[in-house]
Amino acid sequence: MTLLNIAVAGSTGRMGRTLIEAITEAEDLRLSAALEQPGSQALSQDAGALLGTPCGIPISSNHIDSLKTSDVLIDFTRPAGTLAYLAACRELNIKMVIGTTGFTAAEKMIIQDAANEIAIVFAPNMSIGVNVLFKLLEVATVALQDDYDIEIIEAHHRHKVDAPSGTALRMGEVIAQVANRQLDQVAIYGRHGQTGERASDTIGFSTIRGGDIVGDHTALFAGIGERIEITHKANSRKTFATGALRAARFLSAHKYGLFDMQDVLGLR
Ligand SMILES: NC(=O)C1=CN([C@@H]2O[C@H](COP(=O)(O)OP(=O)(O)OC[C@H]3O[C@@H](n4cnc5c(N)ncnc54)[C@H](OP(=O)(O)O)[C@@H]3O)[C@@H](O)[C@H]2O)C=CC1
Ligand SMILES: O=C(O)C1=N[C@H](C(=O)O)C[C@H](O)C1
Repeated sequence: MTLLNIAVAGSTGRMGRTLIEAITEAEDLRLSAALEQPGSQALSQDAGALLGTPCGIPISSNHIDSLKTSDVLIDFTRPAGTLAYLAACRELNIKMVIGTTGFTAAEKMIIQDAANEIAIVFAPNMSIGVNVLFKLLEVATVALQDDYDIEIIEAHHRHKVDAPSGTALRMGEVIAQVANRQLDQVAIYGRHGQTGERASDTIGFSTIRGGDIVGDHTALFAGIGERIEITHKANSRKTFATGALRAARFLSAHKYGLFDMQDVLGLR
């Protein structure tokens, strides 16, 4: 069997560690590189050591050399890190799975531009469940958009640095597109003080941060006399890692282009 060589960026992070565990358990994948930032205390340590199972791959900050032996780089870091790795992957013609969230519109354009040369899966949530939820939102929005107030509520762990979550924003985009609204014109990010009555076509976002919540997302369609809530709750980061590995395998069939998990899962 030909193994797919996978490099992991942010290899000591919450997602990085989960990915390394999942890669070492997969028969068709090989961990080819584990990357961290210059200055990280983990440099030169075995990438599997944090998980209690050394794997013979030292953590490195030398992107270019480490990536040369890789087919795909999986990146769950921060936008600045992703863009630096993207430049290296473009130079070396290496495919990317990008799970990082919190990009500006201009930064997303840089990713889109790179996809003219390399194949990229870029998705704010790699779980199957959330990607099915996106489809359910399309159905609900078609039926309910005129008479129901739409709110998006998300909850994550205390360490999360961006808000609303990338997933919540994508939920807003899906709803806005179906309802023929411009998200940047109708989004309300939290409320405080004398807000006045709710304007009917707004989409509200509420953010909760606390403890070790892996990731909860709800779309609330509130009408007169009833309400519908469509909720996804992630119990483990394994669901994101499994999706990211599926995305890496999907890229084997593509030389360039920008894809998301709807493409990977055949939901488009
Ligand atoms: N698409 C999806 O399904 C999911 C997306 N995410 C997203 O993935 C990202 C990472 O999440 P999580 O693993 O919880 O975060 P962590 O903070 O646990 O890990 C981030 C990792 O990236 C490294 N890093 C930070 N900044 C840079 C940089 N500028 N250059 C290179 N490496 C850097 C960190 O290194 P150091 O420790 O040295 O700072 C760390 O190893 C977030 O944007 C999150 O929203 C998370 C889960 C699922
Ligand atoms: O930071 C996280 O943890 C997560 N981030 C993603 C997001 O911003 O949507 C996905 C997931 O909910 C976990």
